[in-house]
Amino acid sequence: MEEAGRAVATAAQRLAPSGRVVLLAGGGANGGDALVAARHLSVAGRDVQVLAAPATHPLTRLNRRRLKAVGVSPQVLSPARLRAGARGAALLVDGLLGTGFRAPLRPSMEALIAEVNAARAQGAPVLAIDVPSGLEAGPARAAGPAVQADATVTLMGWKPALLFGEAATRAGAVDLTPLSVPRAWVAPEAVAARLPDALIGFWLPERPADAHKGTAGRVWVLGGHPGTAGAPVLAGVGALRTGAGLVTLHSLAELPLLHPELMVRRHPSWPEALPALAASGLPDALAVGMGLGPEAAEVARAVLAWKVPTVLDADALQPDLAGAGHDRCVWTPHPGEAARLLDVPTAQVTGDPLVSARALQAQMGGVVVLKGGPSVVAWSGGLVVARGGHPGMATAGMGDTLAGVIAALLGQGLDAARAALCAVRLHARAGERAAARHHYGLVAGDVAEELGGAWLDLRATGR
Ligand SMILES: NC(=O)C1=CN([C@@H]2O[C@H](COP(=O)(O)OP(=O)(O)OC[C@H]3O[C@@H](n4cnc5c(N)ncnc54)[C@H](O)[C@@H]3O)[C@@H](O)[C@H]2O)[C@@H](O)CC1
Repeated sequence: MEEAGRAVATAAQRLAPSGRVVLLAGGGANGGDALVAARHLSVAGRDVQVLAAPATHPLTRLNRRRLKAVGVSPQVLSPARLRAGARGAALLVDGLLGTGFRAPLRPSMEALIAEVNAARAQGAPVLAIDVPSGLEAGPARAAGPAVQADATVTLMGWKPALLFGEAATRAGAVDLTPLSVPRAWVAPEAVAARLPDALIGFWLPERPADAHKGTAGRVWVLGGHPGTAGAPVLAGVGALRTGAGLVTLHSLAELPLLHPELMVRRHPSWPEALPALAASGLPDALAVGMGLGPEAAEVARAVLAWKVPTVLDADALQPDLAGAGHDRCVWTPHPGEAARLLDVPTAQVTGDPLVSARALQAQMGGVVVLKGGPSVVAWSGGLVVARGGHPGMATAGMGDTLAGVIAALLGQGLDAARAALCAVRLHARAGERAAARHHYGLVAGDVAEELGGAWLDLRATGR
């Protein structure tokens, strides 16, 4: 609690370097954090006003006494006091409810939350402790009355409510404060991790000056079917723009030859093509499934047996491949495909993407990228929620490009989890760059164009 409160005080100093800070403390440990923050702010010479509910948590009671010892006496928390106190405040700190809140909200608390939001509408910024009051920390449900924060200092780990759905918009800019506490004290909701861009930038491979096309990764894309012949091309371009040295598209369909840098081989049938391809010398990485059509499951099963680093997308995401994944493969379902794989409604996948990604990983093996805004990457050792991206990326072909990006990174030697993590971030960053020019009109090709720039952006933070 001491560490948490100190982190909140530091954030408050940053958000409001001068003026009166009004801290709202509920009866539980979330309120205790607010009382600790008030003590640190007061000792630092700040004008603080504390409105507190009767403390129910022993550490909160202790910190009430410690606050009094530095000369600050909490006032009784009520909607009227809050309204009066918020007038002219430089900052409101919301320590009413944290991870201990369970819906539905009691009416007395609802009135306080309404006052916080009214004060914010009058111009007082709000800093939430751990989670904005009124949000349950776990999987985001339809959000009821909750504090709208400008910033949130979340403690110990990322809570699902701060990452997904409408609830996530209540938190404002979120900063994580990891605490030096025993693992058993970490709230069960603090389940997800996010990676700093610096780490992604550090993992992106550098190549020697004498690199040539044979050393920069040979990638095959197996996909395309009459009517969906563009999909493997988009994957191929994604791979090229992520630095793959040689990209060959294998298809039964005639593919549009939009990029002369892509090599194309048309095959009469997969049963003929696959043994011949295996005998011809396997590539460094494969992308399978983009627009591949009804034979995708058989093709995917055959290529998984090659044990080459492989990304499986779109039509290759079939339930009967459960357990066929190996530790060098990456599955990339969107929520609809994930729902089909798990045999659950799509709403269940979008309702709890973390649990769904874990379940898919256990079912399919290898690494799973559950695509969405944001995407989740799951592997046997971890679960990471990706950063960034842009709503304009909600357009056909975006997933094909991502599959190509993953394949290119696999082909350049990254292990499956790192390839997935780096690819998702690169793709999202490229989308942000493309959105600056195209906004909602951006298409997959625009994102591919920005992949090189996105790589440089991430590298600049990582080295
Ligand atoms: N290791 C830990 O567990 C740590 C926890 N910390 C803080 O502790 C918080 C969790 O503390 P608690 O478990 O005490 O819970 P909270 O303080 O989040 O909530 C408990 C309080 O909320 C009230 N409440 C619950 N449901 C309500 C409802 N439906 N309507 C109105 N009021 C309701 C309860 O009466 C109680 O006063 C975290 O969010 C974080 O801020 C930090 O101090 C750091 C360490």
